[in-house]
Amino acid sequence: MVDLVVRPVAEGEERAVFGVLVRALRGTPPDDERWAQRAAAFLAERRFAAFAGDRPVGLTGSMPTRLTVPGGESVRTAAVDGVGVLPGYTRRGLMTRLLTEQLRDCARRGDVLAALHASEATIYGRLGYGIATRVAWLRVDRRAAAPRPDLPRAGEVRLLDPDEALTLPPALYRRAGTRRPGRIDRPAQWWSLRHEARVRDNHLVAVHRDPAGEDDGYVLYRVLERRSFDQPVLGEALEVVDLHAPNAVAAAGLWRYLLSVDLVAEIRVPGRPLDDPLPAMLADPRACQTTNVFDDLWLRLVDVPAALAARGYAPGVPVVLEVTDDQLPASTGRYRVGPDGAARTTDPPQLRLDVETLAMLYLGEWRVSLLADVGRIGVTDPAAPAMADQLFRTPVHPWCGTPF
Ligand SMILES: CC(=O)SCCNC(=O)CCNC(=O)[C@H](O)C(C)(C)COP(=O)(O)OP(=O)(O)OC[C@H]1O[C@@H](n2cnc3c(N)ncnc32)[C@H](O)[C@@H]1OP(=O)(O)O
Repeated sequence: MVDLVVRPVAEGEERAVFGVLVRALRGTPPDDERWAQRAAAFLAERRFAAFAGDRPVGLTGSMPTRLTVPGGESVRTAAVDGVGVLPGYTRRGLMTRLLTEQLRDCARRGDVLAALHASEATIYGRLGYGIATRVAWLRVDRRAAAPRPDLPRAGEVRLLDPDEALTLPPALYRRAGTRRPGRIDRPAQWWSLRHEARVRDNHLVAVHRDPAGEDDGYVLYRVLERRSFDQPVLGEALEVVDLHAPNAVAAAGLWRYLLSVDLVAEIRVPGRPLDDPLPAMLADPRACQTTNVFDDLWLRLVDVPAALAARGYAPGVPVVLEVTDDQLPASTGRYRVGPDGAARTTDPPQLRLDVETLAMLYLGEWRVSLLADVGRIGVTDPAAPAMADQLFRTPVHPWCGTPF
């Protein structure tokens, strides 16, 4: 049997390894025209592939970005995408080898975190990734949903023409700010690959302008035809694909606009933060149903001391965590975490956890005491879970809001 080798992707191999990814995701490798559109955003750098002889059979990659952590700092993060192993080569440890190699590479490059969106929830925990954010999928009965009379009203919303729809949102996304932990910077290649494709595919963009005349929030959406011969009065569905607003007034303006779109019976809103304000904006909150809650961003602390030191902590009593990391053992150790920051210590541990569980706590999504109750955290000081709950809590739910 031919040896399976894992190594960095070399220049000139991009198209062949892209074909592996497409095949692993049940697609068809690109023809010349489609590859010409994709090539500029699919670079060899930061990609690792598995080869059977000279044939690529597995792949992983990442793009460099920064992710906002509690307290408002942002840290170097590898946004991992494009993980796939060809049918016929799966369950032989190739993904494990690829992702381990990738993690070591991230550590060498100085990435503090790695992050990904998982196709299945059973794959990445063993590599130290933990569910760091969850999202809600909302469905609005548009005809039953009216804004409350006290919902703020200031400024105006306008629909953009296609040229503006391409050019305005990147700056508005940046301006929407870093209030939420989990937000990432969107590189230029993200906008060219994702946003431009959507605008060219009949997605619309509406922008909120504040009373001083400054554009602030935007929404990108599309309208889906649902009517048929059998159900001619069903009404269309409007899908909210990307909505970012820097404040409640801009968000209220965008929602007033969406609720006013005629001929629409249902508004589908996938992937919102768990504390999305929409239900609280409505006179009848039941007009907005949460249809699903999913894991969203999976986080991997690549450099545990740097990650713990980068985030802020709420006022409280410091605790000592003992963290274990099987893939990157340099991170294994004890850390004293408190309102003044985090640093290594030799003090006895009060809580013991692995790096996957630490990732679940890191952005504030899960409570320490809950994860201790279900056996994911070892407790040597019974007072410590409540103390750590206090330190790790965040004023808002974390949310990424960017598919990659
Ligand atoms: C970030 C992203 O890109 S998400 C997209 C991920 N890609 C896909 O879903 C495409 C389709 N799937 C695939 O390409 C492959 O099945 C992969 C990449 C998910 C897994 O690749 P493999 O090389 O088979 O993984 P590997 O052999 O290293 O498996 C390691 C362990 O994870 C388990 N595992 C791997 N994939 C899965 C899965 N989908 N469901 C459950 N367990 C899984 C294996 O059973 C194995 O467990 P074991 O060590 O106890 O035997």
